[in-house]
Amino acid sequence: MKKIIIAIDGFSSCGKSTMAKDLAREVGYIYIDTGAMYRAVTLYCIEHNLFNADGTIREEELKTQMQDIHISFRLDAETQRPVTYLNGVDVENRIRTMEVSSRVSPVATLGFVREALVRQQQEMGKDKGIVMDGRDIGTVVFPDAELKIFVTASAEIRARRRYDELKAKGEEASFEEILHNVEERDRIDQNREVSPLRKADDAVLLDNSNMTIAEQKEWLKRQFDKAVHV
Ligand SMILES: Nc1ncnc2c1ncn2[C@@H]1O[C@H](COP(=O)(O)OP(=O)(O)O)[C@@H](O)[C@H]1O
Ligand SMILES: Nc1ccn([C@@H]2O[C@H](COP(=O)(O)OP(=O)(O)O)[C@@H](O)[C@H]2O)c(=O)n1
Repeated sequence: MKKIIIAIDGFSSCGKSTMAKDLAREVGYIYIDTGAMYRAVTLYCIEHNLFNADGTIREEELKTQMQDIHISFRLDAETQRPVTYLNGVDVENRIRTMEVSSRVSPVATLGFVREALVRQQQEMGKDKGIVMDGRDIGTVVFPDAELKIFVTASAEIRARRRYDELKAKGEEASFEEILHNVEERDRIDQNREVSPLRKADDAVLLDNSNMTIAEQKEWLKRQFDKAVHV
C-alpha cells in the first residue's frame, strides 16, 4: 500500500496528538509531535536564561544558540510512546508543565526558530509514512500532504481535558489558568506573522467537542483508509 503524509493541525489541547499517536501505531507510521519541538526550544530558553524578566525573549542569544539545540524522539520500550529528548536528555515531562505552556507561543512566533524546526520536520517526513501534528503542518511543512485534518473543540472543553490530564499527573493548576492559557495560545498562534494557525483549504474539519477518544480514532482511521485507497 502506498505511504502517505498525514497532517493534523488545530487548536491547543483538542486531542490532535492523541488521535495522531493512535493512528500511527495502528498503521505502523512514524508519529511526530511538532508542538513538543517548540516546547523543547522553550524549555532550553528557560534553562539557559534566555527570557528577560518581562517575559520577552533574548532573541539574538537564542539565534546564535539554535545550532546547540538538538531535539529527537525515541520510543519508550515499555509504553511504545514517543519520548522527547533535548540534547540527549529525556524532557518529556518537563515540556508539558504550565511554565512551558505559558511561554511557548511567543517562542513559536520567531521566524528563525520556525525555519530551523520546519527544516527538521520536512526531513523527518521525506520518506512519507508519517503522521505529524501541529499548527502549520498542512499549510507550511507539508502543503502537499495526502491527508490533512484540522481539529477544533470549544475552548472550555479543551481546557477541561487539559485540566484533567494535569491533575492526573499531580500538577497543580487551576481550570481558569488553563482556560486562559489555551485561549491566549490560540490568539498568539492565529495572529503571528510567520505561519499563523489556519485551516488549509483542503483540510477536513473535525469538531470533536462531543466525541469520545474512541470515536475520533475510528473517524480518523476512516479518513486514512479513504486517502490511501484513492
Ligand atoms: N475526544 C476526547 N474526549 C476527551 N478527552 C480527550 C479527547 N481527545 C483527547 N482527549 C484528552 O485531552 C487531552 C489533550 O489531548 P492532546 O491529544 O494532548 O491534545 P493536543 O495534541 O491537541 O494538544 C489529553 O489528556 C487527552 O487524553
Ligand atoms: N507546528 C507547530 C506546533 C506547535 N506550535 C506552537 O507550540 C505550542 C505548543 O504546541 P502543542 O501542540 O504542544 O500544544 P498543545 O495543544 O498540545 O497544548 C503551540 O501553542 C504553538 O504556539 C507551533 O507554533 N507550530
